[in-house]
Amino acid sequence: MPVKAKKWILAHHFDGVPKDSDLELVEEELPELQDGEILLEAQALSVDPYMRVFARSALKEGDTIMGSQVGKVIESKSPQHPVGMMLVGSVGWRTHAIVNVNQGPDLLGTPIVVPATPAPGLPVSVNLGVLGMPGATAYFGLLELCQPKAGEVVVVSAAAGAVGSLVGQIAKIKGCTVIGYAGTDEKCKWIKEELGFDHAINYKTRDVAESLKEAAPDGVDCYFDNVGGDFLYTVMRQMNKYGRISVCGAISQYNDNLDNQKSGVFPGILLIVNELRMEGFISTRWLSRWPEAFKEMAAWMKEGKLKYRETTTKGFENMREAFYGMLRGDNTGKAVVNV
Ligand SMILES: NC(=O)C1=CN([C@@H]2O[C@H](COP(=O)(O)OP(=O)(O)OC[C@H]3O[C@@H](n4cnc5c(N)ncnc54)[C@H](OP(=O)(O)O)[C@@H]3O)[C@@H](O)[C@H]2O)C=CC1
Ligand SMILES: CCCCCC(=O)/C=C/[C@H]1[C@H](O)CC(=O)[C@@H]1CCCCCCC(=O)O
Repeated sequence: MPVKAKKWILAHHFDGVPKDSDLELVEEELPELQDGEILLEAQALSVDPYMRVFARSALKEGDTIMGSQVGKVIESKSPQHPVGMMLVGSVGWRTHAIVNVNQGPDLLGTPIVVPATPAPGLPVSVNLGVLGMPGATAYFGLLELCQPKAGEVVVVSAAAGAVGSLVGQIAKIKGCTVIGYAGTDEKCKWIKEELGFDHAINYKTRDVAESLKEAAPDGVDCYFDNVGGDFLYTVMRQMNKYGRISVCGAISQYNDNLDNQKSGVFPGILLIVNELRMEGFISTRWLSRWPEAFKEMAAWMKEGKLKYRETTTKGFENMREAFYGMLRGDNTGKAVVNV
């Protein structure tokens, strides 16, 4: 029986905040499998901030939206990928995908499919969050670039999100004082009371510079930046000598047209005077070491030192709403769509 797949395509390039007419749900009939191919059926799909940015450079109008999912093999012409196997696949916003397992890696050198990390008792969607790309981002982006030491002060923005909530907890495990900024009082309550952050500040109701002076009177040693823009400059002004800034994301700027970014004066003086180190990264830099991060984070979860949360949307037809919701801050922890 031919399989009818549903997929979301980019109908129009985004201009500002994504809107319904930019994304369209279409159906396609999939062909018969050839040798070396598998048919994946989506179980859980990820919506991530990078989709807003890279749609422009990586997709043409009419292309399927990029993205990862946990899929189950439901038909196979590859002996190494039996029916029932769970895989994490970069196959885009699709209910069903035919994958040639010998196909080369994606644009970033990431394999198209890899086996899901076994996580007994946990939903498969953890492969899209704490034991997936956001988990690796938090782990390596913090530990490799900020190199936090016990007793130091670590600040993280978008602190109740997929990456930020893990960054703060890892910094606590390393013995740091952690200050998290998030966009609602409920999110702040979660990261302070359940995740153990030392300070949780609602950046929508408090002035960032003033609240940071109060929470970190002796200055900031590490800043894990998920937000960019003015937020970054504000924290930079309160960094201590030899402070480290891990530039992970710039979500406050993703709805702007990056070709028309206003040029400001780069705050080089702050870097020079305080001898700061500031480095951007893409988490696939450490792709070969991701299993190391997942092993350690799974052990921390078992010991009760690391917690995660997911905000789930039910139904593939609601991918678009889940994506908008994540961009505007509706999610706590990782935003996923369960099929
Ligand atoms: N460099 C890399 O390899 C990677 C980078 N990233 C980056 O990390 C960041 C977090 O990603 P992820 O954890 O997946 O997403 P989140 O789960 O944190 O979701 C995005 C969050 O960003 C916050 N936000 C939205 N708009 C703004 C704004 N204007 N100012 C401040 N906060 C805002 C919202 O929370 P709130 O309610 O707090 O505003 C929202 O919930 C993103 O910038 C992303 O691009 C992610 C993965 C890999
Ligand atoms: C200015 C945008 C910063 C985006 C930061 C971010 O969220 C990065 C996420 C990457 C994650 O670590 C692994 C990925 O697959 C995400 C990036 C995908 C990049 C596609 C590049 C396409 C292109 O070459 O244009």
